[in-house]
Amino acid sequence: MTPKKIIIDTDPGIDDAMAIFLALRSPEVEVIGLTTIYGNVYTTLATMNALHLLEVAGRTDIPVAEGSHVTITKGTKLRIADFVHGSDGLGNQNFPPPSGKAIKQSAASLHPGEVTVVALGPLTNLALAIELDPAFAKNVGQIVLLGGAFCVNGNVNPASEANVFGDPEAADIVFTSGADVVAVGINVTHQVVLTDADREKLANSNGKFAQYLCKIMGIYYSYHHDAYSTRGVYLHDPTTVLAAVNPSLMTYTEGVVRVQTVGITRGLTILYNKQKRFEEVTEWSDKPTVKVAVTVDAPAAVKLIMDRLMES
Ligand SMILES: O=c1[nH]cnc2c1ncn2[C@@H]1O[C@H](CO)[C@@H](O)[C@H]1O
Repeated sequence: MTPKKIIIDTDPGIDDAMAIFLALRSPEVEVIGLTTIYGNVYTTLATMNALHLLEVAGRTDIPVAEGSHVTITKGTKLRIADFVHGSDGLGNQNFPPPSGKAIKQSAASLHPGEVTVVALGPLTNLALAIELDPAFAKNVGQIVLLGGAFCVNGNVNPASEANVFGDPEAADIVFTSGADVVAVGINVTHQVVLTDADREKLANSNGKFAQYLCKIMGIYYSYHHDAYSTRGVYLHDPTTVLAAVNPSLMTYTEGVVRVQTVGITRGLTILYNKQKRFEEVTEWSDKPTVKVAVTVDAPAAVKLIMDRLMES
C-alpha cells in the first residue's frame, strides 16, 4: 500500500513533538511537510521548534512553512499555553537554535491536492487556505483535526477546548467548509493516557525518540498532576495522528458542527446529531457534515504510540 501523504499543521509543543515523531515512524503515512501555527507557543517559536524536531529526527528533507501569526480576524491577543509546555514549548531545555530555515511559501498557500492535513493547533492556516481558494475544501484530501470538546467540558474553561478557543471563527469556517473533516476532540483524547509507569518504560528503552521525549516531558507531567486527578498525561496530538494512521482505532459519528464565537461560551463546539428534524431553520441547517470521533481503543492506541517511539 502506498503511504498516505500528510502535512502536519503544528504548534510544538510537547505532545506535538510526540505526534511528529510518531508520524515519522509510521509506514502508513509519509510526512511531506510541516506548517506552523501559534497555540502552545507563538508562531515564530513554533517554526523554530518544528525545524529543531526535524533535525533531531534526521529528517531535514521535510520542508517547514511558517503559518499565521494572528487569528483569522487579525486578532493579536493570542492565548499561549506556555504553562503546559514551558516557555520554549519543549520543556525548558534550552536547545540550541535549529540550523535550517522555513521555506518561503506561506503555510496557507501550500496547495495540498490529495494530501491529508493533520491539524494539531488552532485552525487559522486552514481557514486562510479556504478563504484564499474556494476550491481548497474540495481539493484537500482529508482534514484530520484535534479540536473541540464534544459533550464534555473544555480544557481552557468549561466551555472550550484550547485549539478551538485559539481561533473560534477559523474553526467554524473549517467545520462548515464542506471539506472531508475528521474531528478528534478532547472527549476522545482524554481517554488516551500515558501513565507514569509508561513514561518509565519509555525512559528505559533505547528508542532515540523515546529518550528525547522523556527529557522534555517533565513539565507536561507536572502540569497534568496539578490540573487533573489523572496519574499521567493526555496524548492529544499523537491520538490525532493515529486517526490518520489507523482510523479503525476509533469510531465516529457524523453531523454538522458549529462553533460559538461570542459570550462566555466562546469556543464551544456543538454537534447536531440529526436526531430531530427541527421545525425552524437553524444555524446548523443546510451546512455540510463532518465526522466526529466518539470512542477510541485506548489501550491499543497507547501501545501503538509507545511501540513506535521505542523502536526508533
Ligand atoms: O489546559 C490546557 N490549556 C491549554 N492548552 C492545553 C491544555 N491542556 C492541553 N493543552 C494543549 O491543547 C491541545 C488540546 O486541547 C493540545 O495540543 C495540548 O497540548
